[in-house]
Amino acid sequence: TFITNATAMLNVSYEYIVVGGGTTALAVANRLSVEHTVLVIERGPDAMENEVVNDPFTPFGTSSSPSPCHFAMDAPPQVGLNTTRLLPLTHGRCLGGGSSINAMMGSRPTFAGMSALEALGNPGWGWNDFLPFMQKSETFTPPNAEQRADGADYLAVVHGFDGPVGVSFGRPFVAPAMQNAAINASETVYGLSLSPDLGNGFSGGHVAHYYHHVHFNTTLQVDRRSSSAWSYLYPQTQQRAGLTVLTDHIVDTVLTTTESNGAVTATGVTVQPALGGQTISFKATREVIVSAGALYSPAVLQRSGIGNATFLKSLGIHSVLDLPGVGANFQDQILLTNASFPLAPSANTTNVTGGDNILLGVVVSHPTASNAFGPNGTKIIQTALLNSSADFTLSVGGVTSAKSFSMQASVMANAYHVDHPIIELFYNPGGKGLDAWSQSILPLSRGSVRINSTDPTIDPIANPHFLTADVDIQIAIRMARGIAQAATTPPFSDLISKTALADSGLPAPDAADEEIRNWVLATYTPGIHFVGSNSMMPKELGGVVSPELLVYGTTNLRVADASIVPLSVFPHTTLGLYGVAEKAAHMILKAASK
Ligand SMILES: Cc1cc2nc3c(=O)[nH]c(=O)nc-3n(C[C@H](O)[C@H](O)[C@H](O)COP(=O)(O)OP(=O)(O)OC[C@H]3O[C@@H](n4cnc5c(N)ncnc54)[C@H](O)[C@@H]3O)c2cc1C
Repeated sequence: TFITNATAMLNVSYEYIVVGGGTTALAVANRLSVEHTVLVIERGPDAMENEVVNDPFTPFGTSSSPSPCHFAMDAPPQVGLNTTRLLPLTHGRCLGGGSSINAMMGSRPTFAGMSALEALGNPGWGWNDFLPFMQKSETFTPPNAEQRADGADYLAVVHGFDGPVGVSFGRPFVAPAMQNAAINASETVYGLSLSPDLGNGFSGGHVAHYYHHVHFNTTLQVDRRSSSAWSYLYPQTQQRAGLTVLTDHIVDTVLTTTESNGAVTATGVTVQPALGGQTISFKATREVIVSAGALYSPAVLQRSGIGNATFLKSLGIHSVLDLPGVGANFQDQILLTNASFPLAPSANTTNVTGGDNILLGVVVSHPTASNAFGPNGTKIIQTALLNSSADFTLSVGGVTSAKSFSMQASVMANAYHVDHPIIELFYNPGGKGLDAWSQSILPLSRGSVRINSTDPTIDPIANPHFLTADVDIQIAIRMARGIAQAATTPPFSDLISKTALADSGLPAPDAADEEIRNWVLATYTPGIHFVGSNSMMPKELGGVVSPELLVYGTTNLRVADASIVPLSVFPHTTLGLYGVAEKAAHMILKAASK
């Protein structure tokens, strides 16, 4: 593999060009370059030697050594309490992309989630079709004796054992007293019981020990981040003569030609140095794969004339393909992380805190609608979804039609009918206290990503329109109440100071909805699991790519990254995205062999 930040020694032509060198991109490029020449073009640097990137315990770097991969853009003002809020949309920018800065929490979609995605018009994307690709990407390390003694378990049949990505329980396996307390709290708050494996695709409420995308480095005797770069690019076993990686360069546009029958063919890309300089172009003889992530892939397509033709015209961009769905259906979950609980003095032991080096999220609970809202919970949420109005979302370009909104609400309602989890509650030990964080899973609020300049170095306007669907607020109130319940439920409550909940500002578990709603609006933050902005769904619903990930109307332009995921069915995105990458590569190689 040849990695460089200079264009001088590169060829002018490659069989495949991959736009972006992030999580999904490097996995796709790795598989294609076994048989073909591939050029990956990444905007950020190669941070291979950077210790804050490789050390899983410093995801954003430290105050003295910030991560060279860590970037954020501000979303336009979002809904807040009596005011609007500016919320950062954090993302990775270096080889490995988001996987080089993320929290490495390794969750997977469920059977019900993948069924919902398939029901949206995506044959071949159900759980049984998708699982082999997730397995292909991973080397799962079963829990060791110590981890087993503390309750970790796994189901071998759903895992992979010789793929590039390391997935394992953190070492040391943190804080048994805290983990047991968290499991008990989840049982009491949501009525959940312990599952042997959080990745087995089960639909239905459960609590489980978290695993992470980390691997144990036997030379250093420490855990290391299993980023996409460390999984698919750097290891000796992954070296590819056919793979060239150009860093510190930004793709401006995809070059295309239009046949007499209207079909569009991608022929290459235009590229410029990330810090400015002359634009050059590279040719692609087979395909171009856009993998710049949910924040930037729509921008690449829009600059290339692929998107809403009227909008592109307003920026002076010649329309190549009128595809109004490009940039629409953009969505993110929300996180409630503001409730931090100081330890009770008696609990200040490593059995509770786990010591200094702790990965986020050691125990996770996934209640369903009926776990969260009682015996009628499924009906309550289904009714809220099916009665949601598309008007606001339509008016801000979050969907291209009311039908798309109602179809998505309908497949989500059906997923809850078959017990898709509705909330994630996870627990983090730390040196000074315990946190219980909660994340939404399947939001209905939708926004958009749109460029407002043809300059590729200017960020697009990415607006998730958080919490603009009432059902999302209803679920968020339940999320906050669940944190408060955990904090007041023994034995979890015995581990934190008596005034911890009151001091945190989070209202008591029996507070009125209105009071909790106010806390949510004042404190929520992005889930940082952006998806949907080039959705895989039928074109008439505002879809951008087909189930083969081909951009509608093109013969050889694909998108493979988080932007193709039309519903947030990956509670945390990364392991699902490796499945997307493996499936994409499989489909591309199959097309090439015809
Ligand atoms: C702080 C943080 C914590 C997270 N925690 C978790 C977690 O614990 N578990 C989990 O599963 N997920 C987590 N995620 C989410 C997950 O990391 C992302 O969803 C995932 O990495 C996205 O992958 P992607 O391939 O879609 O895009 P990315 O990995 O973002 O890759 C896109 C790449 O394209 C490059 N690029 C963009 N535009 C251009 C251009 N024009 N030309 C060239 N290159 C370009 C970017 O620099 C980037 O490297 C987290 C994310 C963040 C930011």
